[in-house]
Amino acid sequence: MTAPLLELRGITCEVSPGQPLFHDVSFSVGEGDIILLQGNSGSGKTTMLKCIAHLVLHKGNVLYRGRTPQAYGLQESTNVLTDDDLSPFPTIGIPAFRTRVLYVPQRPSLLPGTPRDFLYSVSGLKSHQDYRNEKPDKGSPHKVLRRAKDIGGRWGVDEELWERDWSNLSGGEAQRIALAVALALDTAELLLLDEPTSALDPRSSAMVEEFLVQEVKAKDRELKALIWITHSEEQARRVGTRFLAFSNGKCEEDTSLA
Ligand SMILES: Nc1ncnc2c1ncn2[C@@H]1O[C@H](COP(=O)(O)OP(=O)(O)OP(=O)(O)O)[C@@H](O)[C@H]1O
Repeated sequence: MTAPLLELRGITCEVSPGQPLFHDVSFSVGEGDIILLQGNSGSGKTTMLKCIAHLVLHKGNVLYRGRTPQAYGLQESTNVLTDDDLSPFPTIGIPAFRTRVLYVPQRPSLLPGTPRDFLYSVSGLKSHQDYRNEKPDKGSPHKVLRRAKDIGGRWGVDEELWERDWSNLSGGEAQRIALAVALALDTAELLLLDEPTSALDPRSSAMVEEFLVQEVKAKDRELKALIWITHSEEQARRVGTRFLAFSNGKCEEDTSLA
């Protein structure tokens, strides 16, 4: 039997000692899943995405295609690191895992520089480059930028905005650009989306929703699944294939919406 795309086993996260925000959360993500994460403000949804991306300390295990993020990219037969693996941007371990399971924050405007700078630095990382060398059609940072501008353009993002500091973009512009970068990189099999349309008007939101759903369905893309936080019941019904509800420190599958 093949391993699921992602598996969470007994994830517990404490924001202060002895006070778990959520406790013993386990679920699997399969190819084609669009999992909607819902729950009251402060219930722990963002923290859960950060636990998955290994941006927050937690107990329990996250397995990506049957392997821990730390072991991602290592040969099955060896646990020995080479000098190259110890470079600042290794092609194994957590940095490489994060190119495959990619967290897209709700407020990218906190980033320094311009979206173009950001795209060039991210797509220039060794973890991204090496992945692309295996798949030469993925192209150079320049090609990734072209793809990102194309995606952004479909959502009404003017090309001029790629040269403007993040801090001078509106929330909705920054949100669409961050998402366009994540999709244009085309390295992630799973995107962790933190309220990706919260700053968008209904029309832009609908365009982004439709695009994301089609990307998951497309056979020629890396993207296989989404975990998506939303406060909109309507959006959840429109895009979701599965639903998880956060409440009282638990995270449980909600089949009433399916
Ligand atoms: N680093 C931290 N230190 C202390 N408390 C934290 C930390 N990070 C998050 N919290 C707290 O943990 C709780 C959950 O936060 P989280 O952002 O995960 O909630 P959420 O469900 O995504 O909320 P929202 O729907 O409002 O975005 C909140 O009470 C928050 O203040």
